[in-house]
Amino acid sequence: MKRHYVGSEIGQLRSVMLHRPNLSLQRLTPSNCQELLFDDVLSVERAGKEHDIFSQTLRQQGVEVLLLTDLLTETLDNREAKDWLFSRQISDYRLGPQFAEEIRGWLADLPHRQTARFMSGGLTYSEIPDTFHNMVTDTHQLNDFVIKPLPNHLFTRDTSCWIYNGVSVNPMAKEARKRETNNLRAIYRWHPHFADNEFITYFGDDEFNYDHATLEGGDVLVIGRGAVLIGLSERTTPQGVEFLARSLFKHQQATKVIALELPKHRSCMHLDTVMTHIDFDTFSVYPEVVRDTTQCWTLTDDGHGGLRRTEEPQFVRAIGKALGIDDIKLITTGGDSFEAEREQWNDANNVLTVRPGVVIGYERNTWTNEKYDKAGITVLPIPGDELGRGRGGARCMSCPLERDDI
Ligand SMILES: NC(=O)NCCC[C@H](N)C(=O)O
Repeated sequence: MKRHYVGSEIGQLRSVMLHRPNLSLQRLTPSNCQELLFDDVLSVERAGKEHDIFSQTLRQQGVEVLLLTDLLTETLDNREAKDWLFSRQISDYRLGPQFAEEIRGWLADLPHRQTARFMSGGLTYSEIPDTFHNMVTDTHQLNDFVIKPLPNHLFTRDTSCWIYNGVSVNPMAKEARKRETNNLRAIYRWHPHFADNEFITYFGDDEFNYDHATLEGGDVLVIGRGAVLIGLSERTTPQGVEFLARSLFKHQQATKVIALELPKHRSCMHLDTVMTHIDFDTFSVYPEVVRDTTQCWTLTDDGHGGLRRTEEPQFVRAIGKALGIDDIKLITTGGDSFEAEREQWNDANNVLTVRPGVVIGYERNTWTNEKYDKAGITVLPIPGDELGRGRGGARCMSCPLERDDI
């Protein structure tokens, strides 16, 4: 069995990366939560317990669960990795050369677990030694952040995504999430779990300003059989998709990328908030957004390093063609239009398939879960009253590292 390979959306899931949030959620307040892309503040303890149930549910299904803080802690054991990461996350240009050097030196001597917690949970001026004095410290309050927290690490799906034999480490669209990518780049480059294996890095691992070429994993569905379905959303641009598609074709990992146009709204910020693949021939969709008339293109290799683009009259037909299935079934969000809108907002469509026809989803979405049940899809329910306030469900909160083909 290959160590890191994601062959589909629905084949047996074998290994995932999750992030159990703690410190970063403690930093969320009513005055900063919107900027940090959360709709509310959370009960940290309850969110942690809900997350533990999610991990437990996965383990009970035979899925290996790796936690981002553990991986980051172990990555920091490598001196080169630590220097590289510090120079990106705590740069001279962010804090000024003197203060940045002092902070890097101080963090370097802390136990690595503590440093890893600060790298995702953020660091305030009240938490650094009061012997640091300079113009930067003089002009900040104790509760200001030296390192801003990254509470959206909770949504490991987005920052990096494994597609067949490789990974894209994604240039994120929103300022609040851009620094997440560096943590993942360090893990994939230096953590022995990854560094000792061979895999392709498709996109995002260079020191470029990716500018408008942004891409987030919530938009990327590895539907299998050499095809990848990607949403052009609030976060993922056609420019980002072009780069990823070229790289997939160059490395002969995919033969087709199907791109779907989405509205640019927070409620459907990624494709997986409105559409997921749950069984061989079955997708869950929110029909207010994913409709018959949704614009859709198939991209293929033009044979010269570029892309051939074919407009598709109907996205369902394009997917069916890619998978070799005549009759694709769509299960729509449950209830009347009020209930469906409320359940989509609470991630009823954002379920994580653990094997064909078996998904993990929030128990609160009773209307949609009933429809899954009637269609023969088994829902393994998890609580999400707190976690859901970050606007993401089980699919968003998981980054598959190993999954079977279909
Ligand atoms: N794939 C997803 O839809 N992820 C959810 C991300 C939620 C996070 N608060 C964000 O706005 O980026």
